[in-house]
Amino acid sequence: MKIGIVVNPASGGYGRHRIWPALRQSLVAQFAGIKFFETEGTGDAARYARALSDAGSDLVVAVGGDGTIGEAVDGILTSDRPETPFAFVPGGTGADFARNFSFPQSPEAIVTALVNAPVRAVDVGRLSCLDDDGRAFTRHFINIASLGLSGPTVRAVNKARRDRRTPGSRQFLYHSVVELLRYRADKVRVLIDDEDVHEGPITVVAVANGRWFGGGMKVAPAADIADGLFDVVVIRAASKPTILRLMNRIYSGAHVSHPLVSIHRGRRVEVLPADESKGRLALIDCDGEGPGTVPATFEVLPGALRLKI
Ligand SMILES: Nc1ncnc2c1ncn2[C@@H]1O[C@H](COP(=O)(O)OP(=O)(O)OP(=O)(O)O)[C@@H](O)[C@H]1O
Repeated sequence: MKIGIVVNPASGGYGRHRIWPALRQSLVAQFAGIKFFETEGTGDAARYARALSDAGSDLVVAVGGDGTIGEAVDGILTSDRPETPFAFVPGGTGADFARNFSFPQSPEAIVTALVNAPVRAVDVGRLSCLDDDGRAFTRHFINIASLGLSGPTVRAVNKARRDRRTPGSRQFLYHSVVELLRYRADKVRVLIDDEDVHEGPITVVAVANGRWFGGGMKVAPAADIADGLFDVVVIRAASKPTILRLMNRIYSGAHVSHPLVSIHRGRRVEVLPADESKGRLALIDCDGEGPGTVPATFEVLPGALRLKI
């Protein structure tokens, strides 16, 4: 079996750094000829995963956070062999996609689970938006792409992670609150399968394949990664104290019944700047990375990824 492992040595999980040497040893013992590739920056996980897939790997495994996992998925799906099976070992700051599954703790158990796991088809999202220089940009995402308050928040979290300022999962909560205090509600028009569902100021619009984002916020509690549909969560704008209280409810999923929240299902989501946005373009979060701004489309690719988990 030809296996390639793509590792982000900088992903946030302190736990992963503790278990990584033992995990690497267990992987080497289990899979003869296994190859490891360490990322050095943005885009490397996609490039390595694409090259491994093109080279005929039987399995590509990402070790890292949501950004690394999402990039690796993008690499496989843009390769000549998008059917290449994919697995991952979570190691990020937020590790939100991993929350959709249960993972064993010990390196040996992780490797045993990897060997025995079935391969199943899961949905993937494809984001098309503008990058920060206004050029067309496309990327696949496996978990959640969103915009509004989450856009500046992921940028702040990623900057803090690069500067190694605040430790671990509290980064998301801290930066969500700081960015909320600065946030001027983005004004957008949201269409789902060509139907207008919202026009006006928002706190967040989340286009969800998985259920969690923001380091443990269960924003789309009923999302299913294999139903062929996005769950689209629209949280309208309100006063900052109201949003702070609502934010607290998102961790448990209790926000769904709040009058500011509406949840929709669909295959294609289009988000445009609203007429009154005055040229301010909402920032996008895509699997915990900040690739650009609206206007954006989000398309679901039903069953596009063969996930071994
Ligand atoms: N060797 C490296 N040094 C610094 N940054 C890196 C390196 N390799 C990849 N990166 C950056 O790491 C980011 C992805 O991090 P990843 O998502 O895996 O971890 P995380 O941010 O800690 O986790 P999560 O997204 O789950 O919160 C990418 O933006 C990429 O540019």
